[in-house]
Amino acid sequence: MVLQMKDPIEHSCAEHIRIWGAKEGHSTPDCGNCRIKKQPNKMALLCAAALLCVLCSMDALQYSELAQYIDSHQEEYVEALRDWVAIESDSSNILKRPDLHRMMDVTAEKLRRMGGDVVMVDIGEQELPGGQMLALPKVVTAHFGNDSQKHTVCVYGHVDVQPAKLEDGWRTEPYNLTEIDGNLYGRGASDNKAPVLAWIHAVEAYQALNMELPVNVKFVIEGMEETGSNGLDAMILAQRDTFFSDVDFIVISDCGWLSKRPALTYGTRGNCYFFAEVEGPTQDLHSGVYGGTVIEPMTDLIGILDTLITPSGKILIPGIREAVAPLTDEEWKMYQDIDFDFDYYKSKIGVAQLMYNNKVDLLAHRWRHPTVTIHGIEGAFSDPGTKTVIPAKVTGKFSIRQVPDMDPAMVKKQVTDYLQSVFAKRKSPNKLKVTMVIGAKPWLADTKHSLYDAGKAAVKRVFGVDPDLIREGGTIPIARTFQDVTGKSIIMLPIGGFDDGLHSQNEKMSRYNYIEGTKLFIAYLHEVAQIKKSV
Ligand SMILES: C[C@H](N)C(=O)N[C@@H](Cc1c[nH]cn1)C(=O)O
Ligand SMILES: [Zn+2]
Ligand SMILES: [Zn+2]
Repeated sequence: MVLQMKDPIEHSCAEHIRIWGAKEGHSTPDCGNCRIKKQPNKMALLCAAALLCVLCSMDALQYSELAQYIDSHQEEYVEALRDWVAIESDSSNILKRPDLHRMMDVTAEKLRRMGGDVVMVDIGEQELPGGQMLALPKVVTAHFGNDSQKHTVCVYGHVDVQPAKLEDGWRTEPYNLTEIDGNLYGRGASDNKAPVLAWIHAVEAYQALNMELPVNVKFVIEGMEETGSNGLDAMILAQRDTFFSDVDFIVISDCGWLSKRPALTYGTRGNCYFFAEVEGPTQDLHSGVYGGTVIEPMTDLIGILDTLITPSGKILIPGIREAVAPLTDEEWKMYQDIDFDFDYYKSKIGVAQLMYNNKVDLLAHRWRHPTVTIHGIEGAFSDPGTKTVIPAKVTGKFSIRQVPDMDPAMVKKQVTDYLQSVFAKRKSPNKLKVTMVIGAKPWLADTKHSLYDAGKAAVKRVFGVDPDLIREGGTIPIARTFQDVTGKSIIMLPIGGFDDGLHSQNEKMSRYNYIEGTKLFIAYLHEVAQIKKSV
């Protein structure tokens, strides 16, 4: 119908937009964006897109200028990511703590140079297992815009990373960003440095084009996410009535899509991380000289770790499985409707078989069932070669990803009681100490909230498709605190690819996702600005 209208008047300000004059007697079509019948003579046709009313077309015009700006500055964005990846901001390695402090300084400086109201919040110290105290990296908060008529969106992200060494099997130096076939390889590229930069660049683009931000934007950037966000809960609580008092919504982009289709994430699993330390002789012993006469800590440890989960994935700790709500029909239907290629999934991670061979079970066990993972054993001999030693003290490290209805305090008790009872049955003279070092809660959002409508519209604008609504198997420790303490709604808006290799060798962010992701954030801010502001 639109294309039959006569006499297009060329609009001079943008090659993409033509204003169409609706002639008397012609029916007035609906705006393709807001769907409201707008005034005659005030309709515009966006090239290759929908018919739009003038307000929406101005918005489209502004978006298209911003998107062009992003495209033409992409080399700078890649360089910015290169600089950030070069900083070994590994929060789990205390020797890297100076790098982590530098990473926070660099982040703060970037936001300061953009004119943000930046504060580096001191969140105190952490106690190390030996009792020593170590300064936590400061949390960077920043504020752009202060218009009470607008919504205030708070973007949370982290700039610390997981450990990485070339000898772990990386094809490129992990801290030297390397582009191969459109992918930017480097530790922290996807988790979470590029997404944080993309948010910053989104704000920077408005500034460079002298455009007003459609919402006020606040940032909370931390440096301890990968070790459980130590100190951040207390900071949020302390600033609930100050920094967070005018925040309307929280946006987090610290996860990935499920497939090549963009996604909105509405849930994360929690994580309870345990150390199980078994201590025996006062020092390591020769296995030939002493083997067969001492009860070995490593044998005890492996024995008790083996009682946590069966080979088919059934968790054996009493009370854990019982706490989980069964899958609802609605969830079953949602999972069933998601496009998911089993074979591709297997081939990408290099396995011949998975724990489940139907889509719904697989997604359910990735997102909304708990699982146990054994990560490693500190004190065990793990170097190349054949050292013949009986390790005197070993610490098994494992974690339990939890889901709604499970609670870290309860999980801690269930795990400790169970392991102590299993250990007692061994009648070993060695000592077992179980500690929970991270207790992060799961998070779940209401996908009917207008934040998700805004997300769908933004994805449609940038990628031309509807997003998948997904959950994340990983944990964003602070998500639940944000929700509980501020009472505000959260959306997770991922831009990472499904195959980015977070936490593993050869982590990458594709240039496409990085750049289009920056546009997505711009489109999202526009969409959030349309949400009716409650008074
Ligand atoms: C999903 C997010 N990018 C992430 O990787 N989070 C970590 C956080 C964590 C949990 N326990 C310790 N750190 C993760 O899920 O492993
Ligand atoms: Zn992350
Ligand atoms: Zn991570």
